[in-house]
Amino acid sequence: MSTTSDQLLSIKDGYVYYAGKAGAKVPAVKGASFDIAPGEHVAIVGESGSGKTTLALAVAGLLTAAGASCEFGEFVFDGRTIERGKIAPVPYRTPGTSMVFQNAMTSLDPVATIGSQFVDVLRGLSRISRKKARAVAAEWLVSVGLHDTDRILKLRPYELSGGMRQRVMLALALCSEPKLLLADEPTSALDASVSRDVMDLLRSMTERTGASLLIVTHDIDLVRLYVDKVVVMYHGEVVDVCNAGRIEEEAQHPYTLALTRCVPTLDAYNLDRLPTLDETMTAGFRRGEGESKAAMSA
Ligand SMILES: Nc1ncnc2c1ncn2[C@@H]1O[C@H](COP(=O)(O)OP(=O)(O)OP(=O)(O)O)[C@@H](O)[C@H]1O
Repeated sequence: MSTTSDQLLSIKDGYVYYAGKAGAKVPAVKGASFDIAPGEHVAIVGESGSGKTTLALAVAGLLTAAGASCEFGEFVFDGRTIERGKIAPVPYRTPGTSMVFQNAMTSLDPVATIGSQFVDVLRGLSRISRKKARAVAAEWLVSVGLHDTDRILKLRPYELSGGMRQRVMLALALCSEPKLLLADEPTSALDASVSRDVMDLLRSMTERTGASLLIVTHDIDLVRLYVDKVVVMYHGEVVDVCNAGRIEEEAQHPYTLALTRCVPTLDAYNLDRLPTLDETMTAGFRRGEGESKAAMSA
């Protein structure tokens, strides 16, 4: 059995609140618990508004919303207990983590060249010359598949394609050599083939650097291909933690089962219309498959 000390990240009973009216604390994440082992690839999936991004931001220490706060029964990262309480105006990034976001265009500095963005990050990490920082940046660009590095370092984000921007953002996130890379919907703004390229790259780069990966996504199909473990969120709660290759077998919550059944398959070619979430959840219960699992969620 694994223990907290085997894990890179171990969180237990995590709550994240946003500020509501008249000082009320509105919970967006309620009692979340999960672990990430060193080198493990984990996805947080769930419907829109279920708290995926909020949980990832709390893990990374990047929750900046005014009045947001969080409490964790336990938050251990890389052997250290991380104190998380009221979020300070300037967020305190969890040391050893980096995050890439959905939209590289709004995450990168729009007016600074790619080169100067790398120089800022690399010189913030260690005392190196600008020239050396640009050389290191060029190496990172090559490692994410961008080769015309002299030219790219002189460009601004709007001069790159969407796929190139995602690669630059990934290189910027990895150049601090994080132990945990978080990625919030990194492919949702990209077309299908570029999405696969970016996911291949995320997987190969984290395998190469030994970093663990925590990816937030809606795409359950993508999850099966690229991650080891799936954390399923529903209405702010972590309702299942499953091995990615055995979601149907290990799922305890009807939402998780419903989610897997909503993926269209070739067998479904003769259906008048594709199954929807509510329909698949009800069908599962009608057939008796979900009864014991339904009791759990009641
Ligand atoms: N800055 C904020 N202030 C107040 N409430 C917020 C804020 N950000 C998110 N929320 C609320 O917290 C809940 C969880 O939102 P969150 O963005 O974490 O969900 P999500 O699962 O990542 O959704 P999506 O897949 O649509 O990005 C939602 O009810 C959302 O409206």
